Amino acid sequence: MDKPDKMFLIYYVLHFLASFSNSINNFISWFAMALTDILCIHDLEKAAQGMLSQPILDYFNDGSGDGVALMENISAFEKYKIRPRILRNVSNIETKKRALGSTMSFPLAIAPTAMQCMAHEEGEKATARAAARANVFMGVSTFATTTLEDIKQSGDCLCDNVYMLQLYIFKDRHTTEILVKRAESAGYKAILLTCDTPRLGNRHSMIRNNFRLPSHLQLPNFDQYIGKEKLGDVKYPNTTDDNITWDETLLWLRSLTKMEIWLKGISTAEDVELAVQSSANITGVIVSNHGGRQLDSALSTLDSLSECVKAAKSKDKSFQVWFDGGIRKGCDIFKALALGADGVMIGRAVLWGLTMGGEEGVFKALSILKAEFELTMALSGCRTLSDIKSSNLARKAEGGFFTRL
Ligand SMILES: Cc1cc2nc3c(=O)[nH]c(=O)nc-3n(C[C@H](O)[C@H](O)[C@H](O)COP(=O)(O)O)c2cc1C
Ligand SMILES: CC(C)CC(=O)C(=O)O
Repeated sequence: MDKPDKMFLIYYVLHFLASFSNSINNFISWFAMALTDILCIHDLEKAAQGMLSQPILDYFNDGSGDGVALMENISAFEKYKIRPRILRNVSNIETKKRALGSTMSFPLAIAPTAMQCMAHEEGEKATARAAARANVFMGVSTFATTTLEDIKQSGDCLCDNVYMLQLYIFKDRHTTEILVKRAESAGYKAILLTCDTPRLGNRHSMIRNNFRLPSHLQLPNFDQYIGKEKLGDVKYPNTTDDNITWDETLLWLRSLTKMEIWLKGISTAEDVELAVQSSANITGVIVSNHGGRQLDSALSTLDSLSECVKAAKSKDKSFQVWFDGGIRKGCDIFKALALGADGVMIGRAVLWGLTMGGEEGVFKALSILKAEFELTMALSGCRTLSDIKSSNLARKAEGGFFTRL
């Protein structure tokens, strides 16, 4: 058994002991995180593998179809290498970033992921506390296993932070309307309207495993409105609307709220142009293919990014272009910013941290990524975020050579 395997064995034993007593659970999580050698997101991923039942693990990790979009989201980062600049005084790296009227500690936010209580009993509440501690904005899924009010309150116990409600639009529009209004009165700052999921992608493992939300968990943001019997098995297509459009739906959504609306799941310049021009006052997009869980064989999100940035910024420099898909390292964040993203979001990295150690595990994931990002900036000669430019990158060209952008 090599050293990391031994560490993970110790962790599993501690976690097993913790399961007997909720009161010492948090302490043991903290202790175990300190004891085990978790140095990077891959360590967290590896550690999380042994801790979940196969259907839940597959639900978190898998993509749709053959998993090509999922794999290429990750491998696309290796098509770019960094061109470091030297002798530039990097003694005082500045990573803070403003968006939605607030400041975050670095240009990274938590992507909305459904049903986090399957990863850890504290679920979304633990994620919210870690996000608040790290001063990282949090996206909350419509399909959260905790109410959107309780999630925010859990983070607010520590400090103010920014929360964004990810929205799926239900066939019963009244249910959606209530959700949006609840988010606004709870103090959420934005709606992230997911646009890449008119139907659920073809997720083989969910079908093979007959995936169901465990019976002790709920989807409390909306089950009181549409009936729990329809939700226990997460029959996504039965409840959500596949007839959402640029004109009707966006204008309807705009009429409900003053919160900022960002569109999540965009990957072409054409759609970004429509978003910028929309009279629903859309202020941002998240270039995303849903972590490779929807259209398999879609372009990797890194390959979509440049055309989306160009389309947005040529019309409106302040229009926000965020990015998600495949971020596992600080240098991935650096590359996405160098290609013009205003910021990035992470999905699975948070779920692995949550599985491994609840709040401490998520905080660890965020801390690892921030430290790696800062180090990448320093070693690339970029003191501020605006120093990160496309000229810091070279792209793999034909013949395997790298040419500067
Ligand atoms: C388990 C899981 C659940 C997700 N649930 C949602 C969701 O409810 N709404 C949504 O818009 N995106 C959802 N996503 C997609 C993420 O918001 C994000 O786009 C994706 O995870 C980014 O890729 P990454 O996991 O490689 O970081 C989910 C992703 C995962 C892995
Ligand atoms: C319940 C699902 C629709 C949540 C989701 O977006 C996902 O699993 O990717």
